[in-house]
Amino acid sequence: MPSTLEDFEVIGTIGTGSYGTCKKIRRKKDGKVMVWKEMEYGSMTESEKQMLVSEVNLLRELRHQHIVRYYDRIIDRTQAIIYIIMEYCQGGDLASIISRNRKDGTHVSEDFAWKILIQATLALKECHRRKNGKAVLHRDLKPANVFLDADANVKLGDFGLARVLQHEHSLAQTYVGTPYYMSPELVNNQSYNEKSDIWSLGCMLYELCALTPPFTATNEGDLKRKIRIGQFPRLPTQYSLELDMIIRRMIQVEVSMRPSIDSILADSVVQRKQDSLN
Ligand SMILES: CN(C)CCCNS(=O)(=O)c1cccc(Nc2nc(OCC3CCCCC3)c3[nH]cnc3n2)c1
Repeated sequence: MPSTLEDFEVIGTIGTGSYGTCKKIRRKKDGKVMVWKEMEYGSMTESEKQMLVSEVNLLRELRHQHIVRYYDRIIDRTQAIIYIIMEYCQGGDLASIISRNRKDGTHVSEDFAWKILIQATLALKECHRRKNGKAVLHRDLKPANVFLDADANVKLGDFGLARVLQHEHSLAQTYVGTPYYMSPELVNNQSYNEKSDIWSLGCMLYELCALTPPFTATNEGDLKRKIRIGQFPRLPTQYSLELDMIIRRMIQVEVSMRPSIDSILADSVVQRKQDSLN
């Protein structure tokens, strides 16, 4: 029985993203708290709508403990709005954690950093696992797309929606932020690949610990130059050499030098940290 808007009550607005508004909702029949993301599709061409449908169908395939769960979608044809109903992540996003630490002058613990590294890598592994020959590359890995549940476990979110936003009418094109995590291959207009997600994962983990991205600049030209050179400061000294090393390996200009997901998970320190997490 597909859901209808009447099955839910809106209990709050979480925020507005490049593609629409995210609201906190409660399912009436059992009181379960969820979110829905409202996307207007009225200005989309037929091919863009088809892309949206296929992205949503990909979302419903992704079932993993560290990926935000997709539950359902409601299409309101009168308003030309699609509501994508997903798991509510009570812990918020990593972007909020980073900005709070930056404001307070505090840092996340070493163990928290390892936990995020391990769980985000496991989530990426699931995305890259070939689904009927179609890899689901994330393409938009950044702190604002990594959420935490009530137990501070990682929930990777907003898959594919980044790709849907490439349609020319979308506001996302005009409001996109500074591409701090752009990989060297993207800077050089080469193809995006699984190791590009590893680069972004490294940048995100670096920023989680250092409270600044590895590469910063006041204009895109300088940023691209720094990314191509690929040099950045060591993590703050409170973090171990092992953590600095594994993040540094992910942020290597040479694609082939970056670790694969499996080699990250096979790392002896990761194994030891994973055991202490379980
Ligand atoms: C834009 N920022 C100021 C964020 C303000 C809001 N803080 S926050 O740190 O994201 C935050 C605070 C408390 C709960 C949640 N839970 C949550 N948020 C989602 O998306 C947030 C949304 C993403 C697009 C941009 C707008 C915000 C989810 N998507 C699927 N499950 C979700 N659970 C998030």
